[in-house]
Amino acid sequence: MSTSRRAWTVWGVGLVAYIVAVLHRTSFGVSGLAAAERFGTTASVLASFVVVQLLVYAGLQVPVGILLDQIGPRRLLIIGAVVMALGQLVLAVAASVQVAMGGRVLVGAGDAMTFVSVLRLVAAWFPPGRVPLLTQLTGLIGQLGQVLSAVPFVLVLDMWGWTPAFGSVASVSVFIAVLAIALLRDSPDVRTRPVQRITWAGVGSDLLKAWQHPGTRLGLWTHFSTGFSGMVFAMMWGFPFLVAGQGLSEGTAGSLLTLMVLAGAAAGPVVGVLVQRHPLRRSWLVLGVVLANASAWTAVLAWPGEAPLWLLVLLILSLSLSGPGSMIGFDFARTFNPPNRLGTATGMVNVGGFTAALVTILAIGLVIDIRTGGASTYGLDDLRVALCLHYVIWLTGLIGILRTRRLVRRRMAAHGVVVPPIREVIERRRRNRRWRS
Ligand SMILES: NCCCC[C@H](N)C(=O)NCC(=O)O
Repeated sequence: MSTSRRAWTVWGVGLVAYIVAVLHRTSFGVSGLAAAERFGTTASVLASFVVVQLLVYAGLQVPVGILLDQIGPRRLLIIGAVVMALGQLVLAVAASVQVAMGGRVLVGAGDAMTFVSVLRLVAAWFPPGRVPLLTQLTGLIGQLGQVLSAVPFVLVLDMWGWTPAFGSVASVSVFIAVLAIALLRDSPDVRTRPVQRITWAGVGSDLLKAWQHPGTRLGLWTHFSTGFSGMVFAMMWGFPFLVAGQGLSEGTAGSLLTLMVLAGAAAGPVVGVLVQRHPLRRSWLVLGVVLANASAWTAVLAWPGEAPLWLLVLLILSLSLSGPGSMIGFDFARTFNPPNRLGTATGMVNVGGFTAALVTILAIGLVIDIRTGGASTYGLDDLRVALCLHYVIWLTGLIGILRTRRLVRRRMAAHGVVVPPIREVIERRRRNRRWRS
């Protein structure tokens, strides 16, 4: 097989593995009613499953990134698929909340290994110019996993019940592991990777070097500032905000969440091409996404009473930029780190958005609880106050972005690459245009 055909095969397998990881990730959320019935528990206990899973995912990003640099993406992806299969099997037979939680911990752990491995495969198999677009495509096509859990998985759950449903998704992961064993290679150059001895000193030095490079931290703050708002909305508070806060029907709220996924799918390739064409202006794209998110939320939160539908649609469209914007963080990690440290750096970046989302999800719940005294119903005013927590995260992220961008530019200047101020570029372009006409 030619290298380029092989590269597409490798990407295809990686992509399917990521789609399946997203299917595992979201499969518990769509089985809320069945879970409540099976374990005889409340909605808040079930919600804590999402939090624990996110915690495991985010907490494992750095260790998993280090492991990726040591054992390579193929092995890590296979381990991830097996761990997720085990987790879903545990869940399939679990009869208590504790055992089920153990299953979700395993799913979170396996999930944590997948995306970083796929990004590493893309960076190893494709020329650098193609990587930004392929990274965006990976991120957005992967979200198909959510559709798989919402439609075929729910169908199996309704028709055959809990154990067959979770048992069958476990078997999908076994199939992914077999596919990866058969078709994946770490890179086109190295057919079989020499076994590397993992030393603590080596791991520590990689960790330090990746962290010390301001480009990695710029990636982390990028993921942190752009990624969290979309995740908070899609994973937890979007639906309650639209239904309990804005008085929309569940159907309309569901359509708006679907619009968010579709608009994100359209925006991803555009962001990818812009990053590919203007690598020196990536941070402006990031700031643009943060500005779009913050202005849309400000307009909705400041609107007296329920916001009109057109404004909510604008909010959804701006939030659809969140996922594509956060992928720029991985591009910073890739371009400012050598291949042998890329896993560690990618893991660090990926901690950003997931941690910010986790903290915001929990803090919003806490503020609502305080305002309502723990009652199960809440209204627009409670949500409005709680959602203002977004500003704390944006402010923290913006400080991080501007600080690390200054450090990155200083380093680049020391290597002879000077990024001219954007005002200067616009002025130069205007002068050139005037001169030509
Ligand atoms: N619904 C979560 C979307 C997150 C996309 C994001 N850019 C990202 O970091 N993905 C990593 C992953 O494992 O999904």
